[in-house]
Amino acid sequence: MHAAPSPAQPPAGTGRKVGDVILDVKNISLAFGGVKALTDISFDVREHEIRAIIGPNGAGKSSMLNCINGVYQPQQGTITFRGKTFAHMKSRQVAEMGIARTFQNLALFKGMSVLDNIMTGRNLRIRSNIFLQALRIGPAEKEEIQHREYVERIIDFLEIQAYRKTPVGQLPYGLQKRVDLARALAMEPQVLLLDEPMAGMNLEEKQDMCRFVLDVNDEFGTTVVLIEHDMGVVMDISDRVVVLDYGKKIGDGSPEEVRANPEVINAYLGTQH
Ligand SMILES: Nc1ncnc2c1ncn2[C@@H]1O[C@H](COP(=O)(O)OP(=O)(O)OP(=O)(O)O)[C@@H](O)[C@H]1O
Repeated sequence: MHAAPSPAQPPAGTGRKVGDVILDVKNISLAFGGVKALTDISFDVREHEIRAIIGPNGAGKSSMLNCINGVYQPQQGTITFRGKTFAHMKSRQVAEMGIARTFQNLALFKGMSVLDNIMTGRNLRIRSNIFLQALRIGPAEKEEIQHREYVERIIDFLEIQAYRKTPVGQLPYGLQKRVDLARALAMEPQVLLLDEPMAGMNLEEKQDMCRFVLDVNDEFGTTVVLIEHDMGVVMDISDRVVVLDYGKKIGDGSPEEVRANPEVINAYLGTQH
């Protein structure tokens, strides 16, 4: 039996200062049979930055996130996270190391309450014996209280207090996306991978989500890697942008640099975004 840990409190305003490279993607190639989803992709992510991955449909953006979080195993290349280099990352190992993920098509339990869905994000951090947990005695009780406190702070932070007990399936789509973000944040990640966090949202929901992503980055100091189709959003909130097209990297730089890149302009001409 392990002693109950003291979950860290969400930090109050770490301020925002981009640091050293935390995640380094080198020469990643991934193919599905004859389909080359990614060809020799390299880019890095610095601590505390907001890094966007953009590109037309089928460019390889989701495949890239799936390589980072261990869902896909690239045939070539390495990923270095906080100085440790991996050819193949396993999903659980990635999560334990501090990389959390939200999904394009939400991966929430629709019949469960908002609170319980967010608690599933704490599972990796629960240390006490499963029998003590079930009986809620001893260290397990103390630990559960601490985890619930952490989750409540995230609920306050993302302004979803009013829906704590509501089954997630009954919430509007924009709020479900916010719960998915809360579940990922409950893992206390150092890096948050967001797969189209604003997809399918109306303007107001997008503005809210932008504010929350910026606040998470600012207040928790979390590094953010996001795939996003809305160029306005990308240009507004990203520090740097990687551009993929047909599985190849065609641009990498500040929003202004990629916007002025002729290859990027060409890739987007005639496509709908
Ligand atoms: N599991 C898979 N099996 C076979 N092919 C796949 C698989 N996943 C992705 N692909 C292919 O890899 C390429 C890149 O797809 P990916 O979903 O990564 O692109 P994307 O940029 O995220 O696209 P979108 O913007 O439409 O989500 C596409 O040709 C896609 O059909």
